[in-house]
Amino acid sequence: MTSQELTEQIFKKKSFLCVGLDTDLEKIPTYLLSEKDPVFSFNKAIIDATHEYCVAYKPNIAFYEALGVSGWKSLKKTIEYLHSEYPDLYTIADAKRGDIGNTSRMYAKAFFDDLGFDSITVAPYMGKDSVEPFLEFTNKHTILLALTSNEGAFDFQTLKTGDEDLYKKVIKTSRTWENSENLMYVVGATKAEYLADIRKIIPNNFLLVPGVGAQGGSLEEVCKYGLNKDVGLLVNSSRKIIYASDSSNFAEIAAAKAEAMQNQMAVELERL
Ligand SMILES: O=C(O)c1cc(=O)[nH]c(=O)n1[C@@H]1O[C@H](COP(=O)(O)O)[C@@H](O)[C@H]1O
Repeated sequence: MTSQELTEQIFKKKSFLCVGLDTDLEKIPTYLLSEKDPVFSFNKAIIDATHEYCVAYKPNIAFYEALGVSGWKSLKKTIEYLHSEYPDLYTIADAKRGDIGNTSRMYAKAFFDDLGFDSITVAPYMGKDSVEPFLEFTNKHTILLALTSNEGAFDFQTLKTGDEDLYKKVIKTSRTWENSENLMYVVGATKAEYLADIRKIIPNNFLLVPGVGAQGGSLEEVCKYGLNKDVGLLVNSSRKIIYASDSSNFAEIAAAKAEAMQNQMAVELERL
């Protein structure tokens, strides 16, 4: 999906919500555990209930890899289900990959070609040749970690390199890479005020903003500093939506949480 198509979906649905599929067997309703594929059953129920309130889904790959072969199968079934039932929804493989170019190319093939995700999160630490293999793919996005939501972001990302913060250097340098028009960036909702400075460097790029809900970030603050004229934001929430209830009506409750966020987003969009 192109950025333009994603923007159209955002205006059509009045939502820039991304629902995170961080599916954990220890947190899903216990009655699902007797199903053949509990992870897929949970994801399917969440997707069917929430799809009208969001524009994107972001399975976090760690939750699937932790289950070995069966987890990978659940992931594949989930992405195939999204492609067949809801082809207008944008998909993000939250895999945080990046390696020497020869290896990154294989990661890119796995997530773009084999699984068919629209985008993947990538760590910038290994630099240009570790990211460019992802950028080569047409109509696919590489979402580079810029300023993450966790406390450890201050260990390295905000260190000065010369006279500017490392995360700013990452953003500026990445814009010089081949096919950099395929870049989006991760900025944590817990650091919303930094978005003002970030928007000065990248006024037009899409930003994936996780960290509202369970991590305490505020949607209002993210919108205040991060929205651009084309919206330019995908705000992710995982646990606060998908684990809002562990009873048999968990999907309905998840839908209500997603709808509440979508309503807030619609108000923000009116202001544009
Ligand atoms: O790349 C990410 O999505 C990500 C980056 C970041 O800085 N912080 C962050 O929380 N995430 C991911 O976003 C999701 C947040 O989940 P909740 O805190 O449950 O909403 C998890 O899958 C995290 O791995």
